Amino acid sequence: MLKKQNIALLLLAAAVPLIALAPLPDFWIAQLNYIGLYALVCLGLVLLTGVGGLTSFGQAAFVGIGAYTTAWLTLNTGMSPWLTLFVGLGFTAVSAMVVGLITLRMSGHYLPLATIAWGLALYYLMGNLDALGKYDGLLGLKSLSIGSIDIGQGRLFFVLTWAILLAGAIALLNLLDSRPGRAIRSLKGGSQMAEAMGISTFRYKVTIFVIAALFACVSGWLLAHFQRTVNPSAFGLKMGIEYLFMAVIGGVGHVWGAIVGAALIKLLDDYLQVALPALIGTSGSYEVIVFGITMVLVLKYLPDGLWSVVARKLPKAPRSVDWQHAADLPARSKPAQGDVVLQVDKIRKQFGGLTAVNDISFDIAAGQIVGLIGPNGAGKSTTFNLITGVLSKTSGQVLFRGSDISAMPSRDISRQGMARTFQHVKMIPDMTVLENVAMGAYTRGRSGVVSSMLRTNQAEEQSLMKEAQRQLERIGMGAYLHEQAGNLAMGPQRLMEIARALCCDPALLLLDEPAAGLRHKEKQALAAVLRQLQSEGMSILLVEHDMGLVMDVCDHLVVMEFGTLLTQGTPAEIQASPAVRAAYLGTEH
Ligand SMILES: Nc1ncnc2c1ncn2[C@@H]1O[C@H](COP(=O)(O)OP(=O)(O)OP(=O)(O)O)[C@@H](O)[C@H]1O
Repeated sequence: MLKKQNIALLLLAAAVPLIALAPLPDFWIAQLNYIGLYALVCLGLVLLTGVGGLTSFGQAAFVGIGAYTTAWLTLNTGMSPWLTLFVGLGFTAVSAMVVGLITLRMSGHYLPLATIAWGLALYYLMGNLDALGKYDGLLGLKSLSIGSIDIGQGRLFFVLTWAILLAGAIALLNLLDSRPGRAIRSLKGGSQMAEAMGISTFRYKVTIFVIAALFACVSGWLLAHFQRTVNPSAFGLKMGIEYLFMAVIGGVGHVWGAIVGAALIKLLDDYLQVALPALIGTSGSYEVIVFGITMVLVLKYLPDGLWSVVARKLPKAPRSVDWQHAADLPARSKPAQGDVVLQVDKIRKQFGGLTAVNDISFDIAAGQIVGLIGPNGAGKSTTFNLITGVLSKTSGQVLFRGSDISAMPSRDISRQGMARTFQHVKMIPDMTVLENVAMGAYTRGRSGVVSSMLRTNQAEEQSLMKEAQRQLERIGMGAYLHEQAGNLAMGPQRLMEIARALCCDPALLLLDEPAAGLRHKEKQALAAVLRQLQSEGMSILLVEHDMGLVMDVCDHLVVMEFGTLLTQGTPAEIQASPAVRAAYLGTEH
């Protein structure tokens, strides 16, 4: 059965030739052509800025690369524009990759500043090169043609542009609903969690920067043959800001917001350019002032843009469960019961003068639940972060299943089969529980960006969903599959994190205060889940303050105080230890 979204897409696709055949004045066809060209750039910004959280003012420069490449090559070499498109895409991909590799490691305001610098640099380069006609640009380009059919600047051009635009929108929607898409959706607020799931967030940042640049390049290629002339003014910083403006007003987090924003700004721009000077009585770029005020108002009252209002009203059908017969994901070999899984050897962490973790050593065997306990500030979470690679060690060694993982980043450790949850739940609130949990299985999938855009990833996608559902049912969360994760109460959120960690098919599970904020009944359910996992051979390291739970489920306890190892032993030995009692009660040992 067709999903509602697919029906909407089909209707939109059918509307394009109908509009082309309708007796619309040429002026409106030209307007639609500009809207299509701008919306193509905004589509890239939806992915980059709206979804990925990376602000770029430099998109117009990539439009310029697409436009100038085809202009120069068709005018000077007589190359077919259909070939120059690919040359332009090549130039764009390489330049975006270089700019991305340099700038995307920068956080905060450095990236927007770097894209401004990039936009300015390319603008002046285009304006100063003799070969590119300096500020006058290049004139006399031919319009696009297929054989003897001239695509021109009218209705055929409209069909071509909007077909490309719709194909781009569909590819983006497909991408966002896929294994790499979920990784991309985690960039904005969940980088630490994504890395712990084995995702290279930097690689995805560069990837979306390149994809957004490629969308801009295609727009530039079309624009050059539409206007039949190129000059730097269309690719400067002002235009870069305007593209961002369109995307933000339309709804930078929504694919359809790109079209809404481009249409609104283009139509309003044309209208205000005529209406405002007439109203005020003198000529001037008054529309820029109106846009500035509008932008401030939109950011204040409608930060998710206009499309978000429409999106809220659209019914959201739950994902149809079509994966019952999907193949199981490959499972890793598990250690035999009793084998040593984790060896922590004298790990130390110093924060300046403070030794938060001081030469801590302990082992975990397969099928064992080990509790790491101690008063507040004892260094438990830091130990946890040292083992999982979130923090680098000052000294010491960690062996996981016999291999040294001491210097590995968290994503590589996760790939080895060590999965974790977080003290403060980390999730993507606007994704469903199922999608959040499927992120845990990221390293067990292969599909990349292109196969996801083309939807040739469906067999693997179904396997990932099947695994996510299996793990949710394993811990009693089968009723929450399609719930939005951000709407869950604390208890189910923590269980969801455990299901996500289990999706990685771990040999060792590390749980950081899983009972924090849970009610009594939920704690009992959690204890049952932990015992069940243990009976299935799972090894677990548990950092927890709830002594009832710890004494109930753990086989072995490691007690820390002021960063050092106070003692370790069975729960009965620890309960009987005067030193431990003193540490918790704050009396002398
Ligand atoms: N990034 C950091 N920079 C400086 N000091 C830190 C940092 N992280 C932790 N610490 C300090 O290290 C010590 C151990 O902190 P840690 O969070 O590991 O303790 P904990 O046992 O997990 O405490 P709690 O039970 O309250 O979570 C504390 O004194 C803390 O202030």
